[in-house]
Amino acid sequence: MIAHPELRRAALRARRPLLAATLLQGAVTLTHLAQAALLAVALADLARGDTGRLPWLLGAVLAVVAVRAGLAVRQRRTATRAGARARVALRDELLARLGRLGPAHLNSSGPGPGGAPVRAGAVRTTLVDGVEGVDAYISRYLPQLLVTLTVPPLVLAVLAAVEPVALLGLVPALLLALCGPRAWDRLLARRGREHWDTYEGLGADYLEALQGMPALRAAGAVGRTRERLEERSAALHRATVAKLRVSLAGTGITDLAIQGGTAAAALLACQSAVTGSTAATGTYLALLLASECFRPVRDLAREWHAGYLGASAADGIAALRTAEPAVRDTGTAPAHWPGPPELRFENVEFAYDGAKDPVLRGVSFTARAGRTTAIVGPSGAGKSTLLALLLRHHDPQGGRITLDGLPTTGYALDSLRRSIAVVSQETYLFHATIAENLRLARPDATDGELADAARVAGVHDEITALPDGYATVLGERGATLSGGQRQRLALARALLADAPVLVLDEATSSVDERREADIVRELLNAAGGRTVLVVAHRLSAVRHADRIVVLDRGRVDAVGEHTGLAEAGGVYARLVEAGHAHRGGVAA
Ligand SMILES: Nc1ncnc2c1ncn2[C@@H]1O[C@H](COP(=O)(O)OP(=O)(O)OP(=O)(O)O)[C@@H](O)[C@H]1O
Repeated sequence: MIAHPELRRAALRARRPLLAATLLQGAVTLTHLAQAALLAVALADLARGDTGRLPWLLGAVLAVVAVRAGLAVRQRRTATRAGARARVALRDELLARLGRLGPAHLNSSGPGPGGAPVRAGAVRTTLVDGVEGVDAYISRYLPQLLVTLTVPPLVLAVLAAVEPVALLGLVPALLLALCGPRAWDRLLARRGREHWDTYEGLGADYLEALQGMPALRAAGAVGRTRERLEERSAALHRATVAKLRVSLAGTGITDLAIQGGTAAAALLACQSAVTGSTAATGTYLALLLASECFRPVRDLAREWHAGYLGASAADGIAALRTAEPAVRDTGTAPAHWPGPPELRFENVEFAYDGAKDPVLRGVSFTARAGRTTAIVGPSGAGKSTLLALLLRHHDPQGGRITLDGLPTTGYALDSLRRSIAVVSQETYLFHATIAENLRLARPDATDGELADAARVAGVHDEITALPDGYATVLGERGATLSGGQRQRLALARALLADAPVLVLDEATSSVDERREADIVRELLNAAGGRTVLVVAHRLSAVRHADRIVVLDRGRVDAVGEHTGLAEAGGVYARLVEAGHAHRGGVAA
């Protein structure tokens, strides 16, 4: 009997249907008692050779059976509704929390000191399987638990009136059946957690292996990964067996107590019948009720296995539900400006959690309103980190970032993020039509607006050349498109969002270089009226920017225009050189 606070909390969300399901479950149990009483009277009549009431009694038994069947159907429906309500509410809450946590949550440290990094596959397992387990706990285990705590005392009270001697066998057995397994609760909870952790880990491993299959193939590591996954599966099997062993020990005690208690009560009832101290009806009633007294306990043991997964997942669910976002959403200003905002980084200092050295050191520059500012620098210079700070996936430890003069922390987080459209190297397209993927940014966009955005992003002609055009259903993650087409679709989506700030983080890196220059030119024309930040490795993508910020090892090395920076030598000139060398001397 594990009643985790997280499970109680989830159950309270469905308290009405849960109460109804419990009452119905109680009614089903009462029909068993009524049936036992009717049969006891019928058997006593038969023993006396009196068959006058027999047809009525048997008819009543059949009626009770029919009523029970009806009640059981309603009970299952109501319990399913209770479970579904709790499940939907919990999933909504967890998804909303994940939305607030943002991408920074994945790979952040898990709960507890030195917690392992949070993995996408583990979060998926918690959200899907863990919440399903909570549903089973609430819809099946909890109503049965409440019935088990109330019905057996009722039966004992009835027996105390008709056959008190039977209590001598029943009470100790009932106490043992209910309390004996409690000695294992702690161990059971620990084994459940171990099992859940292994299960989550395996889910995360499989997801990673599936997503990384091309890389595993290219590295010839598919066989090794399969062996590692088999080893993980074996570990899960061992954890399942360890969990079952403890669970079965508890069930064994319960079974033993049930068998022993029923037999003892039957013997005691028979003995008092032989000595003539009880009437036949009382004896039959004691015999039949002794078994009914344990029915809820037996049913509870069965439902426990359904609810155990939810009990095991409760810690993981609680950790996800209470995880704190890396930034606080205390700002209230809406991110709406009369024109495109000016963006300033002022002396920004930032180090990732647990890292020894800061990634950004005193970064200051201004991205002018309505203009294009490029950020370039060697790999690891901190370019993506700058963008993550702008979107408030993290907050800087020193300095500030302002939009139109107000620090980003002063804006309501949702509004801030909606005002910045981002296209990154890692585009994400969904298994849906091209039009649906584009309309994610603006659900009410007309077909004409979709086509305009796609034209600017240089992908319209390719879309219309497809047999189904904009109604073409894309593979998962846009797998049926080339890398360049995916990026250009993502660009079109960002343009549709019509946000006053546009951020392109290596957004055209998969597009061939000549096309990239055309797209960037078109894009900058179309983005007129927006403040644009472009991060790119290939300098051809940024040379037309109004201003270029050169970042090197977390510091601003220089700010200027392409020609001036290239002539001044330094980091930018070296990047230009590297670009030449890469393309065999073709001019940037
Ligand atoms: N989530 C993270 N946790 C810890 N360190 C990180 C994290 N992300 C990036 N870093 C570190 O911060 C530094 C800057 O990384 P960043 O991705 O900002 O560089 P970048 O200039 O965008 O590089 P690239 O051009 O290769 O994309 C690197 O040393 C990187 O290892």
